[in-house]
Amino acid sequence: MELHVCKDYDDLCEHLANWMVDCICKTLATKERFSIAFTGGNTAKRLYALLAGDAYKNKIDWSRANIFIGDERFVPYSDERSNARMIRETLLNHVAVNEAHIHFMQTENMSAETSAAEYEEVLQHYFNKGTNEPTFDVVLLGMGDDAHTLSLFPGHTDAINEKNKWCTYLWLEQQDMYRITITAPITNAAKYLAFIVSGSGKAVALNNVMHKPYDPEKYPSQIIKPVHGELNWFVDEAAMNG
Ligand SMILES: O=C(O)[C@H](O)[C@@H](O)[C@H](O)[C@H](O)COP(=O)(O)O
Repeated sequence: MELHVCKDYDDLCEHLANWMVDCICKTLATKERFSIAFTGGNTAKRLYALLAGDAYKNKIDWSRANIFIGDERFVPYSDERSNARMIRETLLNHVAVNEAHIHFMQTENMSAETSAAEYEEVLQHYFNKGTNEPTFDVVLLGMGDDAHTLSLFPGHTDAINEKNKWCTYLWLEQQDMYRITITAPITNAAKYLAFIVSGSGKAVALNNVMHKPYDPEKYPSQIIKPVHGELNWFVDEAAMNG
């Protein structure tokens, strides 16, 4: 595990953008395409805008990307809470990604259960389940102030402890919505993983995840422990020191 403590949010986004460029370039040195699972939420927005900007947009060959998403709020695309909408509007609409290689979770005209089952099939089309082969080349992860990541929330033990399915769904009472999420097995089989955590509001959760005894039902982000890959934490001083 590598911890990158950055001065502030802007510095954090720049360090993470440079790390992404490096990981993707290393991947494309030996593979035709790279696969990346994006996080939702707010913290990643400025990172995505940076990647879409003049300084970075030509540093990554997005035409060679297979795009995935770590989790989704089960709301229509038109809903401002949609992670897919946020990722497209801040990044994908501004880079040369091939639409046929964007794989987001469906959130309309089907149940959450069907959406999770269909995304499981999408993932199994791209990655060889049951083998020891790595899955995503890059995974970006946010962390909530309750130590959740993806849509693995404290107390949602079935989703947190899922050992077989690569994608599942859950009812999130506090947000009155279903969530679709990839699970620990596929995430922990990835190659380059990075959390992005910013702000003093995350300081207690970050400290708990890093220093409390392993208890992923209480601190779900602790379940992210790559089997082969490397785990990076990109945090700013406010999140580190409160
Ligand atoms: O759909 C989501 O909300 C996310 O995927 C979630 O896991 C997010 O990364 C954390 O909740 C952090 O969110 P913020 O970056 O908004 O604090």
